[in-house]
Amino acid sequence: MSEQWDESHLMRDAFRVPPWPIYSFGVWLLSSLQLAKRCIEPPPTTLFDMVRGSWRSQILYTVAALHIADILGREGPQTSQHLAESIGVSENRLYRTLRAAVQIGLFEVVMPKKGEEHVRFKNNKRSALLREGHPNCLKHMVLHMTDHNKPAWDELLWGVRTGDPPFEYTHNGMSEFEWLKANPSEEDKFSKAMKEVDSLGLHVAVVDYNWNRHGRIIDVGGAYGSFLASILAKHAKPQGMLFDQSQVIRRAEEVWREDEDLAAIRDRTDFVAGDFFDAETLPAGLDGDAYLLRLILHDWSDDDSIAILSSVRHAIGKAKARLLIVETTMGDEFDDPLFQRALMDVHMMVCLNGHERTVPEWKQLLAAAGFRFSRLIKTRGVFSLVEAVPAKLPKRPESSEGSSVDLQRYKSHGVISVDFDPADLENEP
Ligand SMILES: C[S@@+](CC[C@H](N)C(=O)[O-])C[C@H]1O[C@@H](n2cnc3c(N)ncnc32)[C@H](O)[C@@H]1O
Repeated sequence: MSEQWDESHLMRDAFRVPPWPIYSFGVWLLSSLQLAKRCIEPPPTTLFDMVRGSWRSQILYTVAALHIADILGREGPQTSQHLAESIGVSENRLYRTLRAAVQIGLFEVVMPKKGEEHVRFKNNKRSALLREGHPNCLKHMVLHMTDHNKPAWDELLWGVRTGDPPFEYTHNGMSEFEWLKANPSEEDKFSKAMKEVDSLGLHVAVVDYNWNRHGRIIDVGGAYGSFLASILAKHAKPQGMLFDQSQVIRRAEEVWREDEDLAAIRDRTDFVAGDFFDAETLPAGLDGDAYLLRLILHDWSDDDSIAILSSVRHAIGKAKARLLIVETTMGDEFDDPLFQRALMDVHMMVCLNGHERTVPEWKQLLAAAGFRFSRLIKTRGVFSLVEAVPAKLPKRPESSEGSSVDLQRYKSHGVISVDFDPADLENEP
């Protein structure tokens, strides 16, 4: 069985960027179907289904942690007896978990032929995404979200009551980034999960923005640089600079050395270790640079975000550079049945002290850190780009309602005194 088994049809890159009209129609259609389901379904059923959300994610987690999809991908359809024996778990419980997994849409069953006693399980296009090596693999994301994020989610109620981040409550007072630094294997899983986010449509930002207008892309907090790599592979002009904490950059360099697919762009990329709260460690700006912050600021409070932005502002100095923030910028609307961006916002307050922001909130943060909001660029996906240009650095950032801007904090990061004439910087590159 194992030699003939071929799952290559499930291992293709499933993500295609549709033309805008098809994308818009698809969003409308899927949103309408979600709303129609809500109208038709009896409310008690809907509520019970919501409660069962964590059951589903635990089934997903369990089959991912047991590498079931990898085994089925290698060996072809297998009975739960065979699987349980080969990984050393309870057969009865594995069978029942797999049966539920099939009912929620993971795996398929092959019914027993004459003379066979048991059903066999095989991968389908969703379970195949749990296979290592799938171009849209989400295995590390599933493990990361459940292994160490779930205990924090279990304390959402505590977080709402106290106003503090549940993650710190469930992880010995450590912030998520402190905890990751202290647990290198978890940090590795996290960085891989960040690459896997691309499968959710993040890399659409690679084609929905003209990166060729820039001479250099500085990916601030770029993890293993998967997004930067996609930009460089697609756009011939820019050089790349990957910036992250030293332990992450060390591993990123290894990943880039070992990955043959990255060979063609390796000599256009520099790796820089530093701390984005410390402006002196960020690469100094050149005309035509783009400083990229992808999924960074939603991790941080307003105070910290202003400190990070101010570091970048300081690093840019007098250069005619742009700032690009890639995040799920929220609208004022409550209706978002397809993307449900507010869920990600709650995730940010559970695991960190961050939040997803609206355009007016971006404008406020940017102004406090010496940038001018230029435009919001929508992409064919849940994420959009906020483009900003350097502007006059204010003497004192304004505090907004709900955000206590702590001037001391970013003074202590050494980013408040900038010795240039901001009037020089209004010209866009
Ligand atoms: C949510 S991840 C985003 C990764 C990447 N930008 C992406 O979109 O896939 C946050 C990143 O910020 C980095 N980071 C956290 N604190 C940092 C610091 N003080 N200086 C530099 N990078 C930091 C983490 O190592 C991590 O790679």
